[in-house]
Amino acid sequence: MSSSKTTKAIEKTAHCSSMQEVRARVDALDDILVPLLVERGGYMTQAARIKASENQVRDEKRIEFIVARVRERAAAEGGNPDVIEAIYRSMMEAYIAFEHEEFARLRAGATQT
Ligand SMILES: C=C(O[C@@H]1C=C(C(=O)O)C=C[C@H]1O)C(=O)O
Repeated sequence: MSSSKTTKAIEKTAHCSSMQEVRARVDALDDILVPLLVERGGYMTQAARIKASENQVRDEKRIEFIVARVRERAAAEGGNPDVIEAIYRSMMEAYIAFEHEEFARLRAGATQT
């Protein structure tokens, strides 16, 4: 059998012998995830600057597009699409709240980013 695809994310999960190891592995992944989430958040500031009106901050069509897309990505990596959808819906709500704050801040005379 020929192997065409690269390793799925689920196959990278290490077999652990203790909770100490589980937590060390989770902490190491959080050290990768948090900077990426901060970088993603920076695009909310960019969006807040570019959007012409505050009623454009929440975009339901875009939210549903992202949910469908990440569900497919999750399945392809051997993950649970329902878990990834829940994480993304919650994450996007937090980012939308942040984008509303940024929309106001950028129009209150603060330095533009
Ligand atoms: C960044 C945007 O603003 C909001 C934030 C989103 C996100 O966190 O990806 C998605 C949809 C928008 O409601 C956007 O419209 O793309």
